[in-house]
Parts: sequence; structure tokens; C-alpha cells
Amino acid sequence: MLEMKGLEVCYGETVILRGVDFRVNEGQVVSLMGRNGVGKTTLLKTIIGLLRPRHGKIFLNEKEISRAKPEQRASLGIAYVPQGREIFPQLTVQENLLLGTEALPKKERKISDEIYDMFPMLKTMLHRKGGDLSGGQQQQLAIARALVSRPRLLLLDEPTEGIQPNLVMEIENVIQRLKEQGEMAILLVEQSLDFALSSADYYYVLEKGSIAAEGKAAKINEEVIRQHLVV
Ligand SMILES: Nc1ncnc2c1ncn2[C@@H]1O[C@H](COP(=O)(O)OP(=O)(O)OP(=O)(O)O)[C@@H](O)[C@H]1O
Repeated sequence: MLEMKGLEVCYGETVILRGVDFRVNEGQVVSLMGRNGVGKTTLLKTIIGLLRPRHGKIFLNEKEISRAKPEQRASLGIAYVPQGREIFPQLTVQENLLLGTEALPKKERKISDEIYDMFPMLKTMLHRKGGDLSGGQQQQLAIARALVSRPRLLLLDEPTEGIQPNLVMEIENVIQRLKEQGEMAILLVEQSLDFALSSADYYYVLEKGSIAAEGKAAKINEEVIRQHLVV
């Protein structure tokens, strides 16, 4: 469903990604791994259109979207949960969730019960300010906000960073549930190897802006982990 070919992305004159070929198939969970600073977030920002590639092409369901604006990509079904969550602290939980529906046509802008089923905590906190939630609860809110638009492709940037173990489990369960439903592809950037590989079908490892390894997640070997991932 998502395909990137020969991608080169720069900040000014500094090349961050070079010759990246990457794909995420329908309903697949793909983990994008790599040490700090190798370009993982840059790749996600390129997918949502915040950064423009200098070379290379991006396709969504065979249609080229390399020049599409971020809001067009959102209406085509790409949703992004940034590192550090970026919920609106002054808005209530409910208002934050409603913002996630903006990518939908007006008459479809509602929060489905399934969202509360996946994140029961949010239902009890609808009128609380986003900023009053714990870090883990804010992460759940950020994921829920992305899910209310019923995306075809969900991008998650380090969803477990700084989060207590029980909430990490809850997030893992949500990813597993979405995977079982099979209607959404998920691209996950994650430092925790266990988390990154537990639900993934396929993995890519970035190193110095290029894909250094890729394969079926179940078959990743110690050598790849030692060479490219362990700090
Ligand atoms: N706005 C920017 N301007 C210039 N350079 C940047 C900018 N943002 C990131 N970089 C640089 O681009 C490189 C890749 O950064 P990126 O955030 O994509 O890495 P990452 O793999 O996501 O790292 P982390 O795991 O630490 O989040 C780094 O060297 C970083 O310093």
C-alpha cells in the first residue's frame, strides 16, 4: 500500500536519507529500527509530507503522492502519532479526539465506540484537560486521536518512550488488535526491540540514512541486532 523508491531527503545540504527503498503492505505491521539519529523520524515526516524528498518517489496504493500536501495525505488515510505525543494540553480529552476527525468528511466526524473500547481510560476522562493526563495516558490519547480518522496507514514514532510498563502492555494490545482486524497497516518506530518485534511482520533497519537490513520480523538474527541495533 505504501511504497518509497530511491528516496533521498536532506536538511539543507545535509543528506539524511539516501537511496531508501521501503514498502508497507496492506494490513502489515512493519517495524523501522535503528540507533539514535539514523533518520527514522525523518522517514516518517517524509511519508506524511512535512519533508519533501530531493530524489525518489512515494506511492500510496499505487498512486504517486510525492508532491501531495500533508492534509491531502491525511485525507488519503495516513495518520501520524509523533514522538513526544504532541496532544493539546489546554484542550479536553474529547476536544483532542474530535480534532482527529478533521481528516474525515463532515458528516462522518464522530468518535466511534470502538475507540473507547480500546482505551477505556479515555472515556472516564473526556472532560479532563489533556495536559492533566500522565505521560502514558497522553500517549494513549495521541494514538486514539490518530485512530478516530480510521486511517489506512498508522505511523507511530516511539510510542513506548518514557511510559510505565502496564501502559506499554495496553498499547501493545491495541497494536495487536488492529493487526488482527487486518484493515490498517502500521509502521512502527521503536527503540525497545521486544516491543518493535512482538507484533511486527517485517522489519527494516536504518543505518546512516540507508536500509542496512530488512526481513521477516520472526527471522531477525543476532548478527543484525548486534551490528545495527545494540548501543
Ligand atoms: N530540523 C532539523 N534540521 C537539521 N537536522 C536535523 C533536523 N531534525 C533532525 N536532524 C538531524 O537528522 C538526523 C536524523 O534525525 P532523525 O530525528 O530522523 O533520527 P531518528 O533516527 O529518528 O533519531 P531518534 O531515535 O533519536 O529519534 C540527525 O542527525 C538529526 O540531528
